Amino acid sequence: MSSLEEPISLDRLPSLSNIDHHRFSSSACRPRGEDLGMGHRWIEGRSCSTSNSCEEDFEEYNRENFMWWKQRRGTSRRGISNGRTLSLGRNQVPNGNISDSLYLPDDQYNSCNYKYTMDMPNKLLRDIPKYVKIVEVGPRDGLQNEKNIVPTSIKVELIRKLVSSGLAVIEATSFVSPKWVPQLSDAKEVMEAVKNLEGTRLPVLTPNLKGFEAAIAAGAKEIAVFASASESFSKSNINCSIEESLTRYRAVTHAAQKLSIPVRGYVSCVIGCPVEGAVPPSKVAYVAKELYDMGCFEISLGDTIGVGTLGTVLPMLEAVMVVVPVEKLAVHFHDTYGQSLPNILVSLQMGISTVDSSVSGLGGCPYAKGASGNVATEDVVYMLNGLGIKTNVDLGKLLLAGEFINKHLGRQSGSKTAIAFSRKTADASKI
Ligand SMILES: CC(C)(COP(=O)([O-])OP(=O)([O-])OC[C@H]1O[C@@H](n2cnc3c(N)ncnc32)[C@H](O)[C@@H]1OP(=O)([O-])[O-])[C@@H](O)C(=O)NCCC(=O)NCCSC(=O)C[C@@](C)(O)CC(=O)[O-]
Repeated sequence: MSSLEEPISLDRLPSLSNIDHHRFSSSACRPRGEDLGMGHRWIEGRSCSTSNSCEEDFEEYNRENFMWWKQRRGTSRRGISNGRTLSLGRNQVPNGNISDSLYLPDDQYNSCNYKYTMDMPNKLLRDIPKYVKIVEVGPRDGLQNEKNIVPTSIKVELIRKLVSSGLAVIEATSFVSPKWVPQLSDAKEVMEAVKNLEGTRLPVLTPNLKGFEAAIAAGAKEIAVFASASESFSKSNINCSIEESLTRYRAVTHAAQKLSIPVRGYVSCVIGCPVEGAVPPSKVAYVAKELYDMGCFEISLGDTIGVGTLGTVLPMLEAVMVVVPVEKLAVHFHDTYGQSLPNILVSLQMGISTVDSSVSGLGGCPYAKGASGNVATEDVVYMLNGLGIKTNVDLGKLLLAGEFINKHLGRQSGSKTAIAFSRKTADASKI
């Protein structure tokens, strides 16, 4: 195992309590200090040359907010650097406490070459939701592709740890054919062990009536069906066409409604398919609407092989939002090209408030060659905290759950090697 792949133990992480998680919340917007590597003084600031226009820019600066910052600076700086005035040049890295670099002398503030526009975060983030529901898919999507069978007791312990982190929804397992997904052949045992855990909903995947009946018998109180926007992927994943799968799912949702069991609907390959390449937004909208019309309470849009970018995700979301109400939509990104967080951010900006993710970025679909792990739940929670969005998830406990499963897996799923492999095989040139 290379050092890159070595799991970082929690005691080596920076203290999360020192991190200001409210910097974008409307009541606490403020400049954040110098971005050392890039030569920008304030990350949110707009850089400009030394031309006169900067003086004018500075005049426009919202003085009221600035005073707040100055006040804070005055007290904190003395605490950190004993009143010493730091004077850093552009691109100069301080040799003392990194926190010192946040506190610049007054003359540097006053001759500022940057305009800090206080209302910029408000403009960009005005419409994002105040609360985001995270659907944790680690025990199901995260583990289903693991080659070595994870013992049932480890799966159950992982779910317990995730529950204790405060996650509201945790997809526990799949009642699929054990021949197709051997890793989850212990679905019954897992469900029976966790069904009475309180405080979290524990949906399971069911591909047909057989799976539905087995899930209910094991104690499941919520299920999910999974269709695809790509014909080829539907065939390779569930061995039937899109239309056949929709017929099957109508039977499943009908049976579920009789028992008042909520059904979630997935659409896979919403951006690209490993066989067909680009998938048109209209096809995604069609399948999403069919699932919604048959009674799915929520439609999760899956970028199964992780090839979406802002340029492809936006038109797809726009097309789906015409036929399914935005409050019924969720997004499910895999992270093959590291685009998951921007894709989630733009989804939030579009009004979506349910995000799927997998602890420690585990995951991948066995029938989606090249799919890398899901976006890591830790990264999502961290980003949402930074945006001042509530999740009710305890990041520390979540990291412990991630450390627990990574230790067991020997960090296979989250490794750089796995990501590099995914990039090679997910044929993004077709998208
Ligand atoms: C759909 C089937 C079952 C069709 O599989 P099939 O082989 O066409 O089905 P079949 O009806 O001919 O049955 C074949 C055998 O499977 C059994 N069987 C049949 N159904 C079940 C069941 N529910 N539970 C247990 N056993 C089952 C059935 O009893 C029979 O057993 P045999 O007589 O040969 O001993 C199969 O293709 C399958 O299980 N596929 C699941 C694949 C899967 O789980 N993929 C990963 C999840 S999707 C995903 O990850 C994407 C998502 C959701 O995360 C979103 C995203 O990322 O985009």
